[in-house]
Formats: sequence, C-alpha cells, structure tokens
Amino acid sequence: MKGPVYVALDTPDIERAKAIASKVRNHVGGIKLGLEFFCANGHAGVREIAAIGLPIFLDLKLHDIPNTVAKAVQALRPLEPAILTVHAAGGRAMMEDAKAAAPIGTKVVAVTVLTSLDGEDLTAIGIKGDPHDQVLRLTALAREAGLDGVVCSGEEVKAAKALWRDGFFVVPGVRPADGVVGDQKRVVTPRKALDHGASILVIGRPITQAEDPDLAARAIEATL
Ligand SMILES: O=c1ccn([C@@H]2O[C@H](COP(=O)(O)O)[C@@H](O)[C@H]2O)c(=O)[nH]1
Repeated sequence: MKGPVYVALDTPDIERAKAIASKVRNHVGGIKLGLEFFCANGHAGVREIAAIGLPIFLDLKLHDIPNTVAKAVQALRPLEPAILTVHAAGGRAMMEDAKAAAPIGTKVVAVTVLTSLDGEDLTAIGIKGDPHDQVLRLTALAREAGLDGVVCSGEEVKAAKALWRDGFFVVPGVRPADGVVGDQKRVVTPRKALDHGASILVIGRPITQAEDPDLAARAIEATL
C-alpha cells in the first residue's frame, strides 16, 4: 500500500477536486469521495477522479433497511471502489447484506460513532455510555456481520484493534498538532492515530484548504 493518508475531497466542484488530487497525488495513498462530491457529480465524477490512478474510497455512509442498502451497493458495483462505508447503526443484517452485494475487492467498513460527536451528543440522541463504549459495541457487531473493518476516531482505535486484530481501521478526525479542529470533536494527530493502530488516515481540510495542498500533504507525510 502507498502512504496511509486518504485525502477527503469534499467539494461539489469536480475541477477543484481534480486540481487538488493532481497536486497531492504523490504524497497520499488514496482519495476519499463523500456525499458532497457524489451528490454533485455521481458515477461519472467518481470515474474522472479514479482516472488519476489512486485508490478510491467511496464514503457514502449508507444507512437504510437491508434491502435498500444492498440495492444501493449493487448500483455502485461498476465503480469498484477500494473502500465503501455503511453506518454500523443500520444493524447486523444491513451490514451483512451490504457486504454480500459489494464487489470482491471492495473493503466494506462500518462507521461507528462519527468523529464530530462527543458523549453529550450521544446522550442527546438516546445512547447511553461514552463514545468509547459505543465504538467497541459497534466494532464487535461489524466484525460479526463479516465486514472488513470500521471507521472510528484515533481515541478509540487502539481498543477497537485489540478487539479485532485483523480488522481494517479507518481514522478520520485527524489534525496536525497546530491544525484547526473545526466541527470535529474526537481528534488526534496523524502520528498518534497510526501509533494506535489506524490502517489509513482520512484527512480533508488540513490539506484541501491549505494555501498549498501539496506542501500540507508533504508536511503531514513527514510526521508519519
Ligand atoms: O466519523 C467520521 C466519518 C467520516 N468522516 C469524513 O472524513 C472527512 C474528514 O474531513 P476533515 O476536513 O479532515 O475534517 C470528511 O469527509 C468526513 O465526511 C469524518 O470526519 N468522521
């Protein structure tokens, strides 16, 4: 695998996405495309970015009844993403059906607790316990459902990995030591996320909103 950083290209503007991808391509291991990009550009947009030659992580965080999610994954099959996300909160059957519908080479990973949420946010939506407990509960469920791994913050990845030695761990909410945190609440540095067991790091704004995205990607790479 190339470097562990997947750059999140969160923009509806395909030309901007292509420009950033081309600038940072030698200093990242892959490209993450999420809802903002996909809703604006669809399959054709994903294909254009994939033509740059880096693995594509399609972060659509699918969450619906099992049949609907399975059909959505089937519709995504021609894109053959390297990684695809569903929400673990969709339940075991939904995750099983998503995995069954995915292409053989696609890692299907489950979002546990969004890195933008803290304990208070969980209480507000009726989830007792802290993010750590909930991440471990959903990691165990994702493993039972036959998925490839989970998305969690760098604060939980060590414990999640202890539970699932050969799981694939995606860590967003990653900020360089002096980085702007923004809407993220459970944040660690790239180095710490890797030391604690992350398989890949998802980094968006610290790279994409930097004056020089290539320099920002290089600076992050140098800390790893
Ligand atoms: O729990 C999660 C799951 C996914 N994300 C996504 O990662 C990037 C993070 O972007 P930054 O600009 O580095 O904050 C973004 O695309 C999210 O949709 C996440 O942040 N947390």
